[in-house]
Parts: sequence; structure tokens; C-alpha cells
Amino acid sequence: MKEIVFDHVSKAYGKASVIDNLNLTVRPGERLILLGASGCGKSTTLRLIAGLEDITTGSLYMGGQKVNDLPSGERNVSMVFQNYALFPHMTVADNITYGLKIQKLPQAEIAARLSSVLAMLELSGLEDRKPRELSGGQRQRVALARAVVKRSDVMLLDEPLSNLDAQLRGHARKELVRVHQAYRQTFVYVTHDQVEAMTVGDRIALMHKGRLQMLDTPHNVYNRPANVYTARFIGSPPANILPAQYGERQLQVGRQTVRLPEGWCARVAQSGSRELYLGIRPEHIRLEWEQPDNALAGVVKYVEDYGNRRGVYLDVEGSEVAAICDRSDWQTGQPVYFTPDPGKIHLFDCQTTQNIGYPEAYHVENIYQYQSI
Ligand SMILES: Nc1ncnc2c1ncn2[C@@H]1O[C@H](COP(=O)(O)OP(=O)(O)OP(=O)(O)O)[C@@H](O)[C@H]1O
Repeated sequence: MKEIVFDHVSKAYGKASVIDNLNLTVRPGERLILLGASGCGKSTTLRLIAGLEDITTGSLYMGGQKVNDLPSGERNVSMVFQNYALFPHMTVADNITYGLKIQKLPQAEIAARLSSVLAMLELSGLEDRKPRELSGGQRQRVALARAVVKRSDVMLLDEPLSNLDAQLRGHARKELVRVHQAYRQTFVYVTHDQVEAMTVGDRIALMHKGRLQMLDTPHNVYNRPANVYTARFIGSPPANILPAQYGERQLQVGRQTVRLPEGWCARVAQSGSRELYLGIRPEHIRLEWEQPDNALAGVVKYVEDYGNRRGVYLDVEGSEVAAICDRSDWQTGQPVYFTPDPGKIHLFDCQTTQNIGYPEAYHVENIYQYQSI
């Protein structure tokens, strides 16, 4: 188990900046997820750890040792790639043990590790097959076995489940966690799939355009988004974000106003922000047909049927707002109302896009850089 520390790390290809001043500590033995949209720099971050790319500026430490100039082969990491990268002409057993033979481990040790990993990943009986004779899920398990069998300090996984269908992926997620619990290596796991990030990760590092947006547990990333980008990235549908002004203890959203309770007024006053974004998750909106007290009004634009629930999309002062509802009798064009629940809303500063409700999200452990939207 090794700690990995990015200390002001940047990476550029020519003039193109890909990683911008990354400060991130991966704790020994944790499963850290690098999450973000395509092109945000997740794979590059992983490749920097593996030593497959050079760092442009800053320092990378593994187990307390600065590794900027340490060759890839000396970093004691193993990798699982999206395409598995199995040797097609080798059997399952040879694929799994290839690295161990190169390391010249004793035959008995190789055999013991092979049989343990075959059992762990339910591959026993398949050891003499070639990769083309395996299903996608079995190939994925062989790739995982090949990485696990090395017993390296650090395991790097780059979208390891994305070639599997949805059902197999759910099974493989649980398997990955089980394998990690057995070996307790430091896992750094790249995905663009938030469900995978939430279910596999001890913590999630959300990236956008080469910058870390938030680093925290799945629970906090969902419930205490550090900034607008995080609130909009996480959740399906993601959080609704409405421009709002604060004044006289109330929020003005377009031509409508809602009162804020004392706690929120104090926090907004402390932040000094007046121009805000109001954030509300779709599942925290309770739509009503009659106007209740302190409510915002909207008009139903369209409805998506999810089978057990409905996604109702409204126009509220020119912004689209999604609400998740149990009822099914919504009509397009129908006026509806909802009272923002003070315990569930978020308020973000319009300039910095930071969540003013959770200033503690910005202490040293959770270094992040905000993006303007
Ligand atoms: N060798 C390279 N030369 C120039 N630019 C590169 C190189 N490798 C990656 N990039 C650029 O760096 C950025 C980040 O790429 P990276 O592969 O890290 O993103 P990613 O978040 O893993 O994306 P994806 O999910 O699509 O794999 C992209 O804009 C990409 O085009």
C-alpha cells in the first residue's frame, strides 16, 4: 500500500495544458476514482502515476519517494486497460503469469499465486483457453487477474468495465470491490460513469478541463457539491441551477421571490454574495397543483416516464427545471408550484461558482479549482 501525492502537478503537450496544477493525495489502500467527461485529463493523470508520461511541472510522490524521474518498470504498479490488452496467442494461465515469469519468481510461487487468483476471480477451469475462446466478462476478469497477481503496491484501472454490458458491469463492480478488499492495494480508477464512481469509490476526484473540481466521498460529492460544475455533473437528471439574486432576506428568481430562513440569510450575508445560483436536485422538488406558501411557479414542458417514476420538466422563469415525481397525471402546459426546501437547496456564488453553504469543502484535503460556467 502506498500513498500517492500530486504536488502542484501540471502536464502540457506543447502549448496545450492537459493537467493544470493538480494537488491530490491518494491515501494508502483506498479506492480513488478519477471521474470526469471525455478529455478532462483522467487517463493522463493515470499515465503520470504509471510513468508512461512525463510531468511538465510539479512533483509526484509514491510512498514518500519523488518519482518524477523513476522509470515505469520501477514504480511497482499494475494496470488494467479498457481493451484488456491480453496476448491473443497465449492461454489464460500464460497471460496471467507472464509478468511473474519476467520477474523470475520461483515456479512454486507462480503456481500458488495463479491458483489463488483463478479461484478468486472464478476462472478455474479456463486456464488453458485462449482469449478468443472467452466471453467479454471472462476476458475482463483475466485482465484483472493479471494485474492482481503481481501484488503491486498500486493498481491503476482505466475504464476497466466499459466494454461490458450493463448487467455484467454491475456484477464486475462488486467483484472489483471484493478483489480490492482481499488485497488492499491502492486503487486509482478512471471512469466517466458516475454510477461506477459512486459504487466503487471510497472517494471521488471530479475533474474538468484538467482541473480538480472536488475531492470527497461519494456521499459528499452528491449531497454537498463544492461548486456548480459538480452539482451539474453528478445526478441523473443532474441538479437544477437557477440564477437568483439575494436581498431583504429573500431570493429573487426572475420575477418571483421566495423567503429564506434565518440560517441561510446569515450564511449569504457572511459570504458577501448577492448574485447567486440556486441549486435543487430533481428528487427534492415536490410539485403541487395549488400554490402553497413561499413557492416558485412553473409550467410543465414535457414528461419522461421512467417506469416507476416520472421526470417532469418545467419552465421556471425561462430556465428548465427537472423534478422527479411519483404521480403520472401531468399535462403539458399545466401550471405547477414547488416550495424550495431550505434543508435541501444549495446556493452558489455566481462569480466563483462555489457552494456558499459548505465552506468546509475547501479545506486542505479538498483542494479544488473552480471553473466559471
Ligand atoms: N499524446 C498527446 N498529445 C497531445 N494531446 C494529448 C495527448 N494525449 C492526450 N491529449 C489530450 O489531452 C486531453 C486529456 O486527455 P485524456 O486522455 O487524459 O482525457 P480523458 O479524460 O481520459 O478522456 P477519455 O474519457 O475520452 O479517455 C485531451 O484533450 C487529449 O486530446
